Amino acid sequence: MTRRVRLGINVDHVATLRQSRGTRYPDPVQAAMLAEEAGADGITVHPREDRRHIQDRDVLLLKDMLTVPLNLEMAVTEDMVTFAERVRPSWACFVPEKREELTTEGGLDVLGAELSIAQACQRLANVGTRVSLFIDPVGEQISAALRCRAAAVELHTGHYAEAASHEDEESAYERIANAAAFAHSQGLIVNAGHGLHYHNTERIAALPAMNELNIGHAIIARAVFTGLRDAVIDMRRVLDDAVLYGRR
Ligand SMILES: CC(=O)[C@@H](O)[C@H](O)COP(=O)(O)O
Ligand SMILES: NCC(=O)COP(=O)(O)O
Repeated sequence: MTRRVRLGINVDHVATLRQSRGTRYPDPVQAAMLAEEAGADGITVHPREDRRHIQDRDVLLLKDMLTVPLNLEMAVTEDMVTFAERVRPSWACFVPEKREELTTEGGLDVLGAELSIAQACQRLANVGTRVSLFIDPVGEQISAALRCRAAAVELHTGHYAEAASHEDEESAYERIANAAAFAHSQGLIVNAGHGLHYHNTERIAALPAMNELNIGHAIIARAVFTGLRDAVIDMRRVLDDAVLYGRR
């Protein structure tokens, strides 16, 4: 049977448009339903501390309505851990968060906060939520994720996606490929995401260890022109072709 790389769709960017005018539309929950219908394997949302896009109401509705897993990206703060304990999503992905950043800039420093991250992983395990850690593709962070008993890591592809030169892109890619192989060899589920689009995803999806890619901005941006259904189907095709014919 052909390997299938799961496609998680991040709908934060629909909420960003809604919040820019304080309207009730466009609704990220409606977008998630449409994405699910078009073949999404999961839905990702990141309610930030400043609630600049996804609202608590969105998360609660998604938890109720989705039939695919909900992946709740969250800062490791008491407020967010308590909220996640209440929501009980299928997955929580711990991410670093800075109020002033435009979007997530780097991976979580698991090594530097091992005890609190391990405790948060345990609290969510107690309510049946599996935890993934959004980290840079670095061996020491993967080993720390293992010690925290995380079920998965999500490798940060932002530096690969934003590389300023071909050489930088190649070395960022090599780091992701090596980290994916190492994490997989240690028994971790390997996901990746951030900044992936229709022209840089193939090589990441082709990595043998890859379980799931979480992609948002590029799909929602494409949907402006094609509609969300076709945008999801087009990305699904990129992932399937990568597994069949993909160049690494
Ligand atoms: C953790 C990650 O890579 C993204 O999901 C990102 O955090 C999304 O947040 P924004 O939508 O605020 O950029
Ligand atoms: N964790 C990455 C994610 O959810 C989507 O990131 P992006 O595609 O919106 O950059």
